[in-house]
Amino acid sequence: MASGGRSSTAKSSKNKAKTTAVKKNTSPAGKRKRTTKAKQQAANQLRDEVLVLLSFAVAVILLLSNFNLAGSVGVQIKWFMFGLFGVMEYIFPIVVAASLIFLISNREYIAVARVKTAAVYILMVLLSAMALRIGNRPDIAESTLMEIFHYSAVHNTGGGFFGGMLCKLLKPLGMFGSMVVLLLLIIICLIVITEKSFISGVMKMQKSGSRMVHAAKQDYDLYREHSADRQRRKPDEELSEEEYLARRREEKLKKIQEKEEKAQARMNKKARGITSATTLPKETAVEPDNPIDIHEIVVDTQREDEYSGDIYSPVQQQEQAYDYELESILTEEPEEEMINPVETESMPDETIHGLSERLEQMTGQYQEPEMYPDTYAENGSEPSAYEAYEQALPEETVEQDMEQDGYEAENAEYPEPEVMGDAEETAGVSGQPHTKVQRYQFPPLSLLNQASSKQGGSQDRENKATALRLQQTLQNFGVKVTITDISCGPAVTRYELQPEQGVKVSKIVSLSDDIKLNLAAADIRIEAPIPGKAAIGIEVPNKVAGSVSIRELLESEAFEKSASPITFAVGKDIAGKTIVADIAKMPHLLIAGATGSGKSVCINTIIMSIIYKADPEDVKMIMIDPKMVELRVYDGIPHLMIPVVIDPKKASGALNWAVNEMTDRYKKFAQMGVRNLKGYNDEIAKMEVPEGEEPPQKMPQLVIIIDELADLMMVAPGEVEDAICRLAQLARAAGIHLVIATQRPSVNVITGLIKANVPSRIAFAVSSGVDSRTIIDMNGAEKLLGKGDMLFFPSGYPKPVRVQGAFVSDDEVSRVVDFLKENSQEVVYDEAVSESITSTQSQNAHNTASEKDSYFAEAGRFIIEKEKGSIGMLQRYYKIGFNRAARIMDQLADAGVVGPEVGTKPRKVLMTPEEFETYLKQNT
Ligand SMILES: Nc1ncnc2c1ncn2[C@@H]1O[C@H](COP(=O)(O)OP(=O)(O)OP(=O)(O)O)[C@@H](O)[C@H]1O
Repeated sequence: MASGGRSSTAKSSKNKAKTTAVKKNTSPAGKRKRTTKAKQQAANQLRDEVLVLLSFAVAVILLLSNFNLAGSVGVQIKWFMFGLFGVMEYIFPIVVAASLIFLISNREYIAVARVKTAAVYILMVLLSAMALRIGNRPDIAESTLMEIFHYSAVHNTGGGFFGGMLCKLLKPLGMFGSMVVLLLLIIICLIVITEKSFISGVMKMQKSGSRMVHAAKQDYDLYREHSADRQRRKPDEELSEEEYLARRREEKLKKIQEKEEKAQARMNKKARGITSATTLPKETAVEPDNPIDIHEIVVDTQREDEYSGDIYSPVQQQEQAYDYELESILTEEPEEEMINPVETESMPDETIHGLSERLEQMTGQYQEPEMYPDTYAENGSEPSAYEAYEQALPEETVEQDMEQDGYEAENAEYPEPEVMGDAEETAGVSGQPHTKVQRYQFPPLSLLNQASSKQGGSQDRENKATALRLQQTLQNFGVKVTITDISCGPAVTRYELQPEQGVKVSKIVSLSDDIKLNLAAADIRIEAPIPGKAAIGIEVPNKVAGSVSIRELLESEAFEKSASPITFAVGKDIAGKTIVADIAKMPHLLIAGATGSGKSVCINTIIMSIIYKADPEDVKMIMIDPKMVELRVYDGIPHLMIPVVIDPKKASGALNWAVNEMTDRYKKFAQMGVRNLKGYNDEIAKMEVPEGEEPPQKMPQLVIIIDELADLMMVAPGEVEDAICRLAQLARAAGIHLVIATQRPSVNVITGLIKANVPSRIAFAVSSGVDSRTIIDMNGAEKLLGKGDMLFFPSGYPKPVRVQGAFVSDDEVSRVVDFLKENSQEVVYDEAVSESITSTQSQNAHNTASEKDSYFAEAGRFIIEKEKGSIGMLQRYYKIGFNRAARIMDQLADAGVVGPEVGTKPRKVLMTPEEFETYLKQNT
């Protein structure tokens, strides 16, 4: 018993082990299914093999029986089968074997295969009926079915039992009627079997028939021609029939070859025998005595290279700048004096064209300075026009110009041309540094690092492998997609998928974690659908994250061609396309992201873009850097309006100054009757100034850059918010633009007001979807990779674009700043601006010290007049923030003007106007 018990326990434990093993193996439902499927497949294969062998055996026995080679059984089989099928029994064994093989090999489409097999058997019966109908033996009308069967079995002919049955059915239609019906049925069966249209077949036959007739006709024509020719030819020229045929064959072969060549050329998309240039230019024509002209190629500095203007060169830019200056000098000269008609005649066409365009500008309107980068981008006619000026100028001027020219030494300072007259003038525009007018020298691009080399073919291979894996992964989840495109960006690669009809986009989005797992990717971002495309984009980080150098962006055509002096080289998008943006159009930009995500680098790229694009006369910057370390390096560059502001308390002063400057500018616009900065500058340029009077200065565009808004908001939230909102709402037309960066995208830093007024955003990597929503009102930034990976969302874009921001190192910045400091005179900042900022600051300090707001007296009078101490009322009336209004109210309470807080109700007013006036007199 005991042993029995033990053995049963052992058994049960064994069973348990087995079950666990089985469980282990089959625990996932997918695995179990797969094993069952595999087993079933193996069984099916065996069954198929047996069936094939059996059908062959049957077919062979039937075949042997038909020829009396299968013994007495065979004789019986033959008798029976002929009785059933009549004359068609001869092919019946083959049909049996073939149909079985056909069914097995088309198992996946078994329904179709069955229909086709049935059609073959019906065809057999129809053919046997046809045979009976044609032979009519035994007579269909008079014989019974059994007699027909018997007759076919004995004589191995006729329609057999089935054929007889059909014929008997069709008997009422008579012989011809039955034949027609049988024929039609045979055709239908053939259509079902072959899946070929009968009508189109007939049409084709008709076509080929007509082609044959046509060919025969051609042959006949040729033959007639030939015989006529033969009659005309002399007897010795006459060809024998064989020779004639051989020649014909040759001709035909030639024709075929020609046809093939044509087809090949079409396939290779080559045009043959076409040339647009049919004449040789004179200078390149080969002289007969010197047929091969080989000579050394020498650099021709005089000749204008049609592409030379495409290359960005600061030197060239200087030339352009100088060209521009020259132009302004020339405007003083009458037009006729400038161009020597004889010389004009000898000029090439495009030079004249370029010149006439320039003249139009010179005489017509002032060429707007901010457009001149654009002008140098339109390089085609520029150099020629420059030459033309030189030719057109009086000789001394040209000589003088050549001396002054910056060609000789890149860094050579330009002596002030005498003709300018106002060389000693100082920039008197409000807020502009009092610097001596000196031509701005654009820093050369060689100060920046070269772009690192790109990955080659291995990246391509890797991308293709990832695309396949992606497709396979989605297929495993029942989502069939086609990969339509792969865009390889610097840090991320986007795979574009087109789902099959009926696949929901949300299903692919819900599989994002599975895709991440299968691709072993750090993070993926799904863009479903890609704006403007019928595809879904899956963005996968590259194995090796590449970076984008600022230099390659500044060298790019997009940057060069951009007309705005405040163009910002953003970076490269997912397809590697250069993205540049015009800050003027943004018109204010908010940059937010977690610490270390690349905000400061982005701000540096903005500053560098401006340095490389704009003359300080056209663009000024105010930099506010409460972090104290990021932007200080720029101190001393000529674009700065005031030294970099590092004191957060001073920052609100700077912002207030900007608000005042904006108001001032609007007043000036109103006086001049223009609507914006461009209109004002245009008017100034056109203005005729009486001699001795100073011409009004044009207004520069102003970019205010704040690196870390959170620090400012901590010190003076109300003032900063007020100033930012006022600037953001109105400053666009005044040419003042804000670039604000923050690493705390919380609602108390990026307040609703700021968000509503700053329409363009850049989101760098953030830690949560909530932060992403605070910045760009949608998720996505939490999936970014950091290090310059951004979602660029300027106003006007329907969706943010993923861009790899340009990288600029501290060394590069230092080199450029050093260059600017060396090549520009020491910048003396406008006292007025600094003073205004300091006074605001001291006023703030004073207010804090004496704890009295500047609105204290006014607010007191107002509240006494309204007999209601409400903070909201103060906010509304003085257009100030809540904090400031609350502070004023507290001060009024301290002074005894209003009573203490009573819940949410307004405070009680405790003073009369006279009492308040006395209080003010005593306390000031
Ligand atoms: N576009 C870029 N390409 C490559 N690397 C970058 C890029 N931008 C930033 N980085 C890398 O990320 C680091 C941090 O960048 P950055 O200092 O701009 O971050 P941040 O967001 O300003 O951080 P914090 O708010 O702490 O100052 C840089 O030192 C650099 O190595």
